Amino acid sequence: MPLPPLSTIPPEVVSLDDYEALARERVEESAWAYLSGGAGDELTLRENRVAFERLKLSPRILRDLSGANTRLELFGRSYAHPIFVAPTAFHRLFHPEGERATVLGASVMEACLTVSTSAGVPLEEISTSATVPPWFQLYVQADRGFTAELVKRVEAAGYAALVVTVDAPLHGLRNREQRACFRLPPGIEAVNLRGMKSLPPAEGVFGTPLLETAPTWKDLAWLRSLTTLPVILKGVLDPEDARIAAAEGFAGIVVSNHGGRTLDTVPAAIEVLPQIAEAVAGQVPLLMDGGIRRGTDVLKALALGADAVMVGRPVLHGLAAAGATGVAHVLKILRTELEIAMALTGRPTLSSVDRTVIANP
Ligand SMILES: Cc1cc2nc3c(=O)[nH]c(=O)nc-3n(C[C@H](O)[C@H](O)[C@H](O)COP(=O)(O)O)c2cc1C
Ligand SMILES: CC(C)CC(=O)C(=O)O
Repeated sequence: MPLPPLSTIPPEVVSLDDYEALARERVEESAWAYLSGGAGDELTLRENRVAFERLKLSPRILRDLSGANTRLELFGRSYAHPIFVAPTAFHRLFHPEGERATVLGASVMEACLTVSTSAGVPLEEISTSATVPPWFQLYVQADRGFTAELVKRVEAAGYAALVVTVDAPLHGLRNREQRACFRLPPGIEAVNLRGMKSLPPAEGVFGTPLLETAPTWKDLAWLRSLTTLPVILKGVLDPEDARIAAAEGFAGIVVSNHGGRTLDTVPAAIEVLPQIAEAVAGQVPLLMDGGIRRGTDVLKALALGADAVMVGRPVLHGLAAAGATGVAHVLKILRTELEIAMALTGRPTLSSVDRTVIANP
C-alpha cells in the first residue's frame, strides 16, 4: 500500500493535539468514546497529562551537540529512537485498513509497533509488512492451550518480543464507553483469537470463571518457559511488583496504568516511574506509557528512568485522521520534538539524559 503524500493533511495540523481534533471529526461517536475514554471518573486519565504538565525542564547552553542521535539498544536489538507504538485493539474501528495502515506508518518512521492480542488483522500479515520487527502484546487467555499456540504463531511470524499485559484481568468500568453504548460493529473482531474456547457468560465478578482463570505469577513463569522471546510485563505501577518482576527474570517492564482505562484513581505512570526505577536499580529495562503528547514528555520520561516510551491514543488519532500517513506524521512530530528538546537541554544522546534534565528534580 503506497503512503499518500503529507499534503493530504491540512497545514495547520502541527501537533498531536491537532491530530486529536482532526480525528474527532472522522470517528463515529461511540467508537470515539472507546478510544478516548478512561475508567470511572477518568481521574487517572486526566492525571496522566497533568503529571507531565507539572514537570519542568532545565535548559542547558553551549554544550557540544555534534553527533547527536536518538539510538538505543533494547533486548539485543538496535532501535532508531525510543518512541514505540503501544498496543491498542481493533484499529479497523478507526480506518478501513486497520493495523495494515498502522504498521506501514510506523515502519516509515522506523518505530516499533506492539500488536494487540485484539488486532483486527492476522498477526502474520502485520509482521510481514514491518521494517522493524514488531512486538506482540499478549493477554493470557483462559484457554491456556490456545495461548501457548498463539505464542508459537507469534514466534514463527518473526516478532521480537512478547509484551504480557497484566493490569487488566477484567475490564475497567469505562462509564464514558457505557453511556455511548459502544459495541464492536459487525465485521470487526479479534481475528487472532478465532477458534479459542471462550468462557461462558457470567453475571457479576467474584466467583465467576473470569477470576478463577485470571493469570498469576505462576502462569507467567509457565509462559516464559514456552518461549525464547524476551517477555515484558506491561501494567506495573507498584515498586514491589517491579522488584518481583525483575527478580523472577522478566526481560523488561512497562510502567503503565493502561492509559487510565482499568482502575481509576491510581497514580500517573510518570509519577511512579522514579520509585520503580529505584526499585529495579537497572536490573531490567523500563518502558512507560500514558499521557505522552509532546517530545518534552518523552524526554521527561527518559530523565526519570525510562529507556523508551510507548504512545497509544495519538497513533490512533493519526490513523483515523489520515491512515498510514497520519500515523507516520504523528510519530515524526513526536520524534522531531524530542530531538529539539534534547538539543535545548544539551543532551546529544539518550545516555546523556539523566534526572538533572528535570528542573528541581
Ligand atoms: C483504544 C485503546 C485500546 C487499547 N487496547 C489495548 C490492548 O489491546 N492491550 C493493551 O495492553 N493495552 C491496550 N491499551 C492501552 C495502551 O497500550 C496504552 O497503555 C495506553 O493507551 C497509553 O496511554 P496513552 O493513550 O495516553 O498514550 C489500549 C488503549 C486504548 C486507548
Ligand atoms: C479488547 C480490550 C481488552 C483492549 C484493551 O485493553 C482496551 O480497550 O484498553
